[in-house]
Amino acid sequence: METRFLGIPELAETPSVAVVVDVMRAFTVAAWAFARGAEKIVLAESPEDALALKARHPGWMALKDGPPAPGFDAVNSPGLLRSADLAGRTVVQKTTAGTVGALAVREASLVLCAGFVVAEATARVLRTRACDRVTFVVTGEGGQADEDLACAQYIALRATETGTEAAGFLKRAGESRAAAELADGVRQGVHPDDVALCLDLDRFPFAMVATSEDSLMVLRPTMPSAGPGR
Ligand SMILES: O=C(O)[C@H](CS(=O)(=O)O)OP(=O)(O)O
Ligand SMILES: [Mg+2]
Repeated sequence: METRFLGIPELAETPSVAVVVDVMRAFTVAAWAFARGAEKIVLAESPEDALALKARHPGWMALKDGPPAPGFDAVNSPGLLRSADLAGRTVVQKTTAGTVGALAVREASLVLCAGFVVAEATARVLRTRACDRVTFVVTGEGGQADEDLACAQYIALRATETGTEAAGFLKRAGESRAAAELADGVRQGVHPDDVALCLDLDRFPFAMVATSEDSLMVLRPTMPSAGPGR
């Protein structure tokens, strides 16, 4: 498998297969939303779009990063979302990095959104579909966020090699700037367990695939088929 690791500003052309990585916290939050019963997540271009989508669709809820904001029902925190009842709900999500990265590759033939919590399931999708060229979008800090790069590199190795040890990759993520900011209260809308939840390797058995539906980019969980194991 040929791999590239690019920041959002480096995405000059549409990749065929993209794995968009945001460990802290967008796609950890997305995975928790599905675990709590959400049917789908609509990735919004802006906070205004998120609120407009919510207004047009009774029953939909809106989530964004930062502090609690008028009109939004939730913040981008796995620790705060993990006790929510989202059964059957549609969640509209807008964040600084993760959702922007996914929308940047919306024309790709396969878009997976990932963090450590769905790492093995994501790698399994790449294996079973025999993807030979994969672009990993390192969403944070213009492609420099080490929690995202570490997760992307781990998934790439898991997709191709046996016996990849996660510990070193998780250590890097735990020592990243984002982890420090979450722990130190620099970021807003934070629960004390957020960093630990973002590093909870393979917490969920599903991968997350984003597709276009009625001109929206929609993320849904998918169970990888039982292809080649590692
Ligand atoms: O909520 C997050 O952790 C970040 C936003 S910020 O870096 O705290 O401003 O969003 P994400 O897109 O999940 O990295
Ligand atoms: Mg991030």
